[in-house]
Amino acid sequence: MDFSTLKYVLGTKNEAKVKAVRLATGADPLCMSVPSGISDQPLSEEETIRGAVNRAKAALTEAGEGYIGLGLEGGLAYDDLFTQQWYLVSVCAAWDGTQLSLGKGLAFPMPNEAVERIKREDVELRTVIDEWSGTTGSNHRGGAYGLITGGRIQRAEVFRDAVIAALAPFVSPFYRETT
Ligand SMILES: O=P(O)(O)OP(=O)(O)OP(=O)(O)OC[C@H]1O[C@@H](n2cnc3c(O)ncnc32)[C@H](O)[C@@H]1O
Repeated sequence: MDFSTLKYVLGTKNEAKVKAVRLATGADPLCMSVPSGISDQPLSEEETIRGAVNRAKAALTEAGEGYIGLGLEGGLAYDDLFTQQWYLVSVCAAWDGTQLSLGKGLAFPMPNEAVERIKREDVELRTVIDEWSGTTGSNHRGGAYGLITGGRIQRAEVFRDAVIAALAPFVSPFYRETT
């Protein structure tokens, strides 16, 4: 897939997300802070996707034509059906003004007790991860993925895969209609 023919505008300045777009496309995106239009801590996959889509659309509106708007959003989702477990999901939305596409990065189990605390005390996941790692700004670096896996999986890498997936319909010939 050739990502180099397109220009990207990313709806955040978060360092892990900027790195993800660089890793996915080889390009430096134009970065702007835009509202996600959802709560600071999304608590369902639907809300997480909505935040990603809102960011992608707002970023494209800010940048104007000629770009693909990218919205990256992290959120928590509960699996009621199989595992009774909370998962961290990392979603990318891509929007060119006509076509909307989604890529969903690795869903990773989060300790249920941490999420219960997030809900009880109205704090965000980054607060808990910063506390556990004894640092600040974990959401700009390896994130929860990095802390729990001892650095084997990084937040930027998870979002990189989500970005590649979301952009595939824009750059891969396999999606072109042949009729
Ligand atoms: O600057 P922006 O783009 O807003 O990025 P963010 O990391 O603050 O915000 P998200 O909307 O992507 O994520 C929602 C919340 O979940 C937190 N979060 C999501 N994934 C995380 C991770 O891997 N590690 C730590 N915190 C995470 C994040 O910091 C927010 O508090």
